[in-house]
Amino acid sequence: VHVICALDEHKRKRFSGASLPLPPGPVALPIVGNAFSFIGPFGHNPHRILTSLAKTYGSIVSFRPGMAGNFVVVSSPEAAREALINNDAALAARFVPDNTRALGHCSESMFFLPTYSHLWKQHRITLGTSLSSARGLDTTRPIRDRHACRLSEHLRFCSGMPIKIGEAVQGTVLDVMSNILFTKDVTHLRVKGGQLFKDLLVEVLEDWTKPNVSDAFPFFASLDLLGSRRRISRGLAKLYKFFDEEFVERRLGSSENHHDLLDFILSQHAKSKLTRSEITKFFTDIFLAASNTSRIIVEWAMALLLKHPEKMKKLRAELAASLGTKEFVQESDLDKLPYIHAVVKEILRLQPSAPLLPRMVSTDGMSLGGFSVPIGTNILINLWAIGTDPTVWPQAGEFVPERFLGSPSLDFRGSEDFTYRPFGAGRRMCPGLDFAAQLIPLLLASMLHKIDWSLPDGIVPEDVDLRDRYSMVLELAKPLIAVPVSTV
Ligand code: HEM
Repeated sequence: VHVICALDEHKRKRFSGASLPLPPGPVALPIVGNAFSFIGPFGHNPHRILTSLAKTYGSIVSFRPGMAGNFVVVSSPEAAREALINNDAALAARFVPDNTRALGHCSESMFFLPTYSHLWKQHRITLGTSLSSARGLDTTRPIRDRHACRLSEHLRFCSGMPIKIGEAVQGTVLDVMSNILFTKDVTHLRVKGGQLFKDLLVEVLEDWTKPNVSDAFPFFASLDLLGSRRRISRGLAKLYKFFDEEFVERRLGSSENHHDLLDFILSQHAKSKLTRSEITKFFTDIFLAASNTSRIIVEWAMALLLKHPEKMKKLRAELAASLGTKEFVQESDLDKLPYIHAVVKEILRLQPSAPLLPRMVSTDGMSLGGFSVPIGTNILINLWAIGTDPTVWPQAGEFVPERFLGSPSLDFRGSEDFTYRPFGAGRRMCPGLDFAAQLIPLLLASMLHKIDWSLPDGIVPEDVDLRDRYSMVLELAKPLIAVPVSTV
């Protein structure tokens, strides 16, 4: 075994083809590489496994999970800065998980298209202008306000009943997005065959984010051993059809102007800049990206506030003092609510929705921290390791929103020194950042203004389950259930 490992190491060094050494890392076994480290009970926590590797080997570590090529994981602010800023252009691509190849989704998806692709640039411009620009945010503000108010009303109506926090938030976010895109609520709509749109979306997402053995051993891909590619293809086909028939087809047959994102997209289609297949994949990406991340952040915030009733009390006191007798929170109130922003920022530090930023080296000759990182290497920026590093953050593992009150200039965009970058950086930085920075504090405030919360079935704050589960995003291992109590 030692001889084979030595040969393997020799081959890796030759593969680097550069005078600089490859980053250090655990010895990889022939064929399986380091795959065993990622299966079994720890398989759901790659962010933790990679953080412990960094403690042993340093902030730039290489490993090989199977036969899908080398991965380099970056776990310090300095190295993350070097990767995402100095080497932004070299990291134009992303690793493409096998599940996202279903129906060729990845080849037209803005998550996976390389940044030099024309379609990627066009989608970024569309999102930048319609969603995240000052004008886009102004135009869409009434939609966010209206749905946040509806969420409050719904929770007050459910007073005394245990509810799944994630479901309530996800439904609201889907309706916010669908009103921006199509001027319509989608949560109550059924796809052909009777399934609700939101259930179908959750189903596709769940399968999509499951680990697939073909990612580590690509030669299994054609066999689709777990059947996930077939299931995802079926779900995606329904989603594409829903978007195409329910919205694109209908709007093409109407002369009405709605001034929404669909009108804008169809104007691009009329100029032959976008095909219908590209349009439906774009909608799929937007719904998946927006609903999942926003749901997770609000769910984490509620779990941590229920675990720390004194912080919940502080937050509700801020709302009461700033809003007084006003019945519902509006986005225009957010400037008066520094503590709610601090809570959201703290969640994004402690439990970043995307804890491992995936990139792939797409040019020759790249180096990182004095190590060679050859073309084709997958890079993971471990935001979770940086956010919970005790040498970077005092009381790193604790929920202390107050730390952000003292530095109001530290916004969601993150810090120059890369100790805090929850939305990524460089040209692939999240295009939904400014939008999410408005929506998430608004939703959280709407859940807490004139609503008290308790835990069901005699659960005490100490027992709130904060275990996490990685599935491309970092969510609570168990969905949070809590009881709203209206104080109106
Ligand atoms: C709390 C909310 C959100 C968080 C924490 C978040 C975080 C992120 C992160 C970390 C990335 C990867 C950036 C990188 O590689 O440097 C990303 C990418 C992306 N996000 Fe978000 N996001 C959020 C909300 C949204 C929303 C509301 C939208 C949509 C409208 C959105 C759309 C996207 C898209 C399309 C990408 C891929 C960008 C690309 O590869 O070019 N995100 N997001």
